[in-house]
Amino acid sequence: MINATNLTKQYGAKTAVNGVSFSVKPGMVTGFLGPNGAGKSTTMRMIVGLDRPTAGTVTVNGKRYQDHAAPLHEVGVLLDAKAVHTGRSAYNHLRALAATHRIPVSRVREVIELTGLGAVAHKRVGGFSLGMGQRLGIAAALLGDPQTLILDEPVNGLDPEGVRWVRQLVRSLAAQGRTVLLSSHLMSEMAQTADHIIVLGKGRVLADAPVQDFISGAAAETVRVRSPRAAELGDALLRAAGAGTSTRIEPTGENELRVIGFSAANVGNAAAELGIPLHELTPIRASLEEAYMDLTANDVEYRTAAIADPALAQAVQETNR
Ligand SMILES: Nc1ncnc2c1ncn2[C@@H]1O[C@H](COP(=O)(O)OP(=O)(O)OP(=O)(O)O)[C@@H](O)[C@H]1O
Repeated sequence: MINATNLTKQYGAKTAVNGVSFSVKPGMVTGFLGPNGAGKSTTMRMIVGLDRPTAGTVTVNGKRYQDHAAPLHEVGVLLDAKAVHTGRSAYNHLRALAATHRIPVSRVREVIELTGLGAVAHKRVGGFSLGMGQRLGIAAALLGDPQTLILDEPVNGLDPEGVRWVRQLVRSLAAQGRTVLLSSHLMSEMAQTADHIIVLGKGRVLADAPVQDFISGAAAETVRVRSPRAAELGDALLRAAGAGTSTRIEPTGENELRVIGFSAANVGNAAAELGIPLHELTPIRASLEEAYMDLTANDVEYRTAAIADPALAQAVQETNR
């Protein structure tokens, strides 16, 4: 269990984390989301005592990280996978870490196997790919068999097999009753992995809710409708909604509409009353990504400007392809 109360971090004039309070509960995966610069890494660093809060407190299992006698057994951390002595082998790196807590070499071998590093365990870490470095960071986090895990972007640089492996690993750690705090910018991955999410924006908590509640609460009901009399149905729905509502009707193709702010049942009933035939009526489930983008639209610190020059826009598009 992680408990943050009024946690604040100021770097000079910059307030990176601004009075955040939350708890991360055992037995589930809690996703930690937010645009670049939102304060996620700073919060994680404060949780594990690498940064001192300007104000407020944060505890892990009831104590501040630095007050735990054997922190590796309490909290496993992956913060910066590159922060490893590159001249050492993975095996020696983990052995050195294990020695600080009298963790037996058998456990070192165990985590090497668990993270799929067996074949490269005696190679220099300096030659590791980003993905192998991530696996080593995860191995280090698991070394002390901790009750709480904090993983900052653990799938960064992993191939699809690795991404799936991390997903299964964190799900199984949570199923064992552990507390897992996980940050990632990959929304589709987060949607599959997290039970609960905490969203930060400009140093504040924007949302703290079960994933499903967050998605359904943030996004309006949306329905795709196809009908040979689509325009007529759209007009009727707008009239029924009345002025001043957030209902929107967007034509998306010939005889096709996206209706935002009506349930499929209500659209179907309205069509039946008017005798308008429907060829399709599909509720569209909002994604975590859409809900997240809606929520954080005003809290993005680094925004990509729309490109006004068409030639430049095309060049950028081609580069991105
Ligand atoms: N050591 C530091 N000195 C000054 N400013 C800092 C320092 N560390 C972080 N910041 C600033 O604090 C804010 C929060 O940064 P932080 O790295 O915690 O965000 P983040 O949510 O982890 O972002 P990202 O998704 O890019 O990793 C940013 O504006 C950042 O520039």
